[in-house]
Amino acid sequence: MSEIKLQPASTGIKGTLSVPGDKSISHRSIIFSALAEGTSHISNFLTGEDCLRTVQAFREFGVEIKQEGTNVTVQGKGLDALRAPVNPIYFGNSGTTARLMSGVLSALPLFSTAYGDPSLSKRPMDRVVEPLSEMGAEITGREKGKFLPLAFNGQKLRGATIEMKVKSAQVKSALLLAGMLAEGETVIYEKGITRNHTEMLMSQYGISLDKQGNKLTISGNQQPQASNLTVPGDISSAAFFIVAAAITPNSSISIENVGLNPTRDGIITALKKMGAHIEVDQVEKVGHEPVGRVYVKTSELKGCTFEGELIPNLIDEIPILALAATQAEGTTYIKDAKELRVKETDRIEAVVTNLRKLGAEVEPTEDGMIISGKNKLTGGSVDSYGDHRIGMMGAIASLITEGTVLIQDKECINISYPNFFDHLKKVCK
Ligand SMILES: O=C(O)C1=C[C@@H](OP(=O)(O)O)[C@@H](O)[C@H](O)C1
Ligand SMILES: C=C(OP(=O)(O)O)C(=O)O
Repeated sequence: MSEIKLQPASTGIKGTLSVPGDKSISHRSIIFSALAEGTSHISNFLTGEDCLRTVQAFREFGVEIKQEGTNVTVQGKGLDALRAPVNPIYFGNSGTTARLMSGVLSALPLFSTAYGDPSLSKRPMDRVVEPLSEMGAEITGREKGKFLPLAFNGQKLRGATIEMKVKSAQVKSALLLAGMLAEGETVIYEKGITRNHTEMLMSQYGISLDKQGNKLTISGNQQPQASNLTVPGDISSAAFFIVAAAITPNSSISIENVGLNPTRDGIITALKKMGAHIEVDQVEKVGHEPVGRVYVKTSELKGCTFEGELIPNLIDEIPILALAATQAEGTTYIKDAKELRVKETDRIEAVVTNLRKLGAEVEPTEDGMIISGKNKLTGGSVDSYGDHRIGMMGAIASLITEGTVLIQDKECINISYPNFFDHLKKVCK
């Protein structure tokens, strides 16, 4: 594990960036391409460690996947060509791989086992194991399938009607994938709106699906067909530089090719509500996803309350939003975000501990936090706790601190943003 010492920005941050491909869409592009019949080409694929876990998982099932930088070619041979892996599959740190693959692995007539790193091994898997069991899935695992490692006695599942208990795109996607492979019809009632990339990609890969309000209906025995895809830039990665420009004096940056799916753009809504100068233009559709340019400059921010339906729309951006709130005039309340407690770390505790170390005034609550602004941050040591988004929050904080910031375990940032430090250097010139 290595650390990095970052100096405060001597001038504002400036320039143009193109952030790496979207993590959620990259995972899904591999899943659909690997299950498909025919050759799929994916460009602007995220080469972060998490997405490479999904690639590796399908290689273990005998799928030929060629990766050259951000271009990936998947030789899909259809569902019947997949063979049982000999070794346990390693999901690493990736919740998305673990949850989505659980839907696939329980529904294919193959036996497989999977495990994760220490962080993923603590994250709840019963949220997928229980509803999949209602479809006939045979999954066993530690503490009755609550945690990894899991074993999948894969078989033909039967369609079922499932009422989701958590607002989670990962759970919804696991059920949609299982439903696509099952016998009969599956009906899923979502608890709230969550990212819809699985639904978008199902349409792209020739899978039919009906959505009426919060009710999703999918018929079984569907075989995806190969497709070519360009992955939009990840708004969750862009968020770090959007906030950086908003809170650092004398700054302005443009971020090109940012995915702007309305189920993902809550960070822009939230920052605009705080008074940030953000402009979005050049919006076009790339496949089924809207993509555009985001321009942002130094802004006077004011404290706000964020809660309810907005939360799933910016769930991964809450650490960086909390940093923005330390620079806002007045108090910011983040509510309804209990899910943060079961991410790569307990992100409520991790954000509060680290921002306090840097001199901010933050109080944890059961389902969020209360941030008092506006505070000059001092500098100090930030422990990423192996969580990429916590590490990046600390690195962006260093732009506005009085002293240096030491980030411990900086490698974890490779999970979602492998060239993060190059981009930071580029905009700091
Ligand atoms: O479906 C996805 O790709 C994701 C959904 C979210 O998790 P939940 O479904 O647990 O909310 C998010 O936090 C994660 O980074 C990616
Ligand atoms: C929570 C995250 O990812 P995952 O659930 O896939 O580990 C994230 O990227 O912030």
